[in-house]
Amino acid sequence: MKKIIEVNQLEKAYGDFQAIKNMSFSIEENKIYGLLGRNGAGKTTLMKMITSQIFPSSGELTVFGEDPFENKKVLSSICFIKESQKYPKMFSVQDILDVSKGLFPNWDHEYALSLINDFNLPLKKKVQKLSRGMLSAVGIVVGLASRAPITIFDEPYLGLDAVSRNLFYDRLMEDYGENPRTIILSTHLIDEVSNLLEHILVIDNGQLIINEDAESLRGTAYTVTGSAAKVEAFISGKETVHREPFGGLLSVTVIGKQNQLDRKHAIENGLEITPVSLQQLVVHLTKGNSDKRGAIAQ
Ligand SMILES: Nc1ncnc2c1ncn2[C@@H]1O[C@H](COP(=O)(O)OP(=O)(O)OP(=O)(O)O)[C@@H](O)[C@H]1O
Repeated sequence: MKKIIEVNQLEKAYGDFQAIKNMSFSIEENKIYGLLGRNGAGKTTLMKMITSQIFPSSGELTVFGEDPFENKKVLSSICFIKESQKYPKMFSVQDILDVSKGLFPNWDHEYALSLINDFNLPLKKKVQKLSRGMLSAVGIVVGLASRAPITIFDEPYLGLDAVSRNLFYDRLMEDYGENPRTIILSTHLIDEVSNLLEHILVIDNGQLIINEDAESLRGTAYTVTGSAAKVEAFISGKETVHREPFGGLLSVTVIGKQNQLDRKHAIENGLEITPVSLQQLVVHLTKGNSDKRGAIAQ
C-alpha cells in the first residue's frame, strides 16, 4: 500500500526537554491507525508536526511526499480534530459546517447534516452555549464529513457519553467502508476502539515502542494463572511483562504466541490461559518497569 506519511529520525525538543526521540515510521493510505500511549508520551506533539503546527527539531517528515510546511495542497488533505477543539464563540454549529465546507475539498454537506441529526446537535445554537460533549460531537461531525484523505482525531471525545461514542465508532466504520481514507485515532479508551484499529503505534516517553499490525499484535501476549509454583515452571525461559501474586496463586503476562505444547502443559497443570487485551498490553508495556517491550517492538 502507498505510504502517505513518512517519518525518518524525527526529533522534537521543547528547550532541553526531548519530547520526540529518533522516531521513524510510515503511515499507509486507507488504513485506520491507533496512536496510543500514556499522558505526556508525545502523541499530540507528533500529530502537530504532521499537521505542520510545530516544527521538528531534526529529522525528516513528508506528507504525500512533500514537506507539509505552508503547503496548501498537503494541508487541505488533512483534517485534525483536537482534544478540546476550539471554535470562535460567536459561531453557530451551522457556521462551523459552512466554514468547513470551504476548507475541505471532499466535504459532504448532506452527510454532515445527517450526522448533526444523529448526534442531536442544534444547528442554530452558538458555540458558547454548547455543552462540552456537544462541542466534541461537532468536532466528530467535522472530522467525518471532511472525508479528508488524512483524518486525525486526537482524543476527540471529551465529555461525550458512551452512547455518542458508540455512535461515532459506528458512523466511522460505515463511512470508512464506503469512503476509505487514512484515519489516525489517538485515544486512552483503547478497549473501546481496539476492534476498529488496523495498525497500532504506541509511543512511550517520546519513543515509538510498537509499530505493528493490529491483528498480529492481538496474539502476541497472554496471561497464565494458577498455583505459583506451576506458573513459575510454565514461564521458565519465556518473556514476561507483568506478574501479579495473590495468596498462593500467580498470574503472569507472557509475551509471545502460545503453541500447542504450551496449551497442553497448561491443561495438565490446571493453569488458565487468557488472552491479553490491547489495552492491558499497552498498560503493561508503558508502565515504566518493563524491559521486555523490545520483544514486541521489533
Ligand atoms: N509547548 C510545550 N512546551 C514544553 N513542553 C511541552 C510543550 N508541549 C508539550 N510538551 C511536553 O512534551 C511532552 C509530550 O506532550 P504531548 O502533549 O505531545 O503528549 P501526549 O502524548 O499528547 O499526552 P496526552 O495523552 O496527555 O494528551 C510532555 O511532557 C509535555 O509536557
